[in-house]
Amino acid sequence: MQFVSTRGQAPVLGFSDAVLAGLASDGGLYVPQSWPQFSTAEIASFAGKSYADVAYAVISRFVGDEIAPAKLKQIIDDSYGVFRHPSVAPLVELAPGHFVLELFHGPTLAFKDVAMQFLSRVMDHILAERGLKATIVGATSGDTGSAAIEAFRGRDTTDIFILHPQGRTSPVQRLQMTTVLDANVHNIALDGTFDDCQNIVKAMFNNHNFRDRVRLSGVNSINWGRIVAQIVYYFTAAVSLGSPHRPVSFTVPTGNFGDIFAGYCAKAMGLPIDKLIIATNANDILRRTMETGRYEMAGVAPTISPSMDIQISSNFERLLFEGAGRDAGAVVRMMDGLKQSGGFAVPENALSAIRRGFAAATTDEATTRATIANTLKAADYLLDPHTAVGVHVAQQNLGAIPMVTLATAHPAKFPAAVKDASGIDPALPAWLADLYDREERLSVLANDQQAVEDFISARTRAA
Ligand SMILES: Cc1ncc(COP(=O)(O)O)c(C=O)c1O
Ligand SMILES: N[C@@H](CCOP(=O)(O)O)C(=O)O
Repeated sequence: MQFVSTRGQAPVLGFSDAVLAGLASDGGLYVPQSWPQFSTAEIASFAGKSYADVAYAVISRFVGDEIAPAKLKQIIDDSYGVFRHPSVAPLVELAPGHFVLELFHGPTLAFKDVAMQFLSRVMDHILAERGLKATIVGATSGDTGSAAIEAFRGRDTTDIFILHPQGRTSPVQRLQMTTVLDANVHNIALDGTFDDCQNIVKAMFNNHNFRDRVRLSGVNSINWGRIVAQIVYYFTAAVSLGSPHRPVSFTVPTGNFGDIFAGYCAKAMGLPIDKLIIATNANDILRRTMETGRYEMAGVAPTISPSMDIQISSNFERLLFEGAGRDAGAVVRMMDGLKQSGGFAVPENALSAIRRGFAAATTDEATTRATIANTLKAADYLLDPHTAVGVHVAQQNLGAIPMVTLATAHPAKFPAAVKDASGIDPALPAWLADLYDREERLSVLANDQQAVEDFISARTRAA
């Protein structure tokens, strides 16, 4: 399997090189050259299989022969062996025909663990085989960072540098990152927003001198290695609800568009997904784009679902590439518009393709709180604020086809917002019970690419 850049100017790479590259050298994102297909019989055969076995079936299609089957199987088994639920990603029925897919049974209580546990092991394997070390960077609004730090801590092949927006994560999210004291872990609290963190990460990738010198690699969902692992749970969820013999719809609380793009990939591979619904908080750039056909930046508003406080939704570029018939030139023009004037018009062919496959709606803050309270009352189920954004949107779209809302985080990651909405103070699980008492380590840096590059250069072992 080969991977091409959405901007058309970067080398075509195999799986291992695409994973190590993170962002393509032309600033684009890697996508598979073509979508592997599953037949109806193959999808039906997933019924009753373990999560790890379905993960192997899906992921191996993208890896090809680059990793020996037994090794890949071991990486996948080890990745999902750390999850606290035997199903890894169980479904819970909230109301007739409406399910939540619990993706928070990993070590840091958010869906990011599902991909990050795999990505850290696969990168470690590729680097060890090549006798290399890499510098891992990531931007986080809270969850990617904690999952990445947990997955990469103590690894000999990598040093990891995570940028978070100072004061804009929940305290639990911050502590999950800053209390990890392994020598290869470096937390940077940036004086800015998540978008500022993400812009610096992308700018470092586009500084080829620096990128090559420190052997830069990324853990955000710009890395194809993240998306590939997130495709799996669309298959396991849909199959347990009767696919491929009946379609299923998904509502996804969305920020950087990685999670819902994985749903698009599952559909492109043959899974009968009816609707993919984008659920946004007040930072509703994606819903506005769907309505108006213009992607237009506005300021970032802090919300009680802070992990989705995002304006530059990186993976939307992958969808634009697909929607525009894989016209890399059109993607370059759109991204130039974004850089130069903070917005662009989505070409008509891309817009109608996107509107055919996706719907979008926004949940405001008061409704998010009300959804947490009402779901507790009606279903005796405590939602985190991100999942609540999704559940409300899903409730407006229920019908004959089963609806799955992705439950992207555990309520205990956002205790203040959850208590305010429900009166319940969700307890952290035993392994995090002393989180507030642990020692913290972080460095506060200005919103300045040079300052971040200097900080990394002085500490990485990969240079
Ligand atoms: C808890 C939670 N829900 C939803 C999202 C949005 O996911 P994505 O960025 O893949 O759209 C994030 C962050 O990305 C998150 O941390
Ligand atoms: N919500 C995310 C933002 C980064 O998203 P990613 O999926 O691209 O890593 C976070 O929690 O950091």
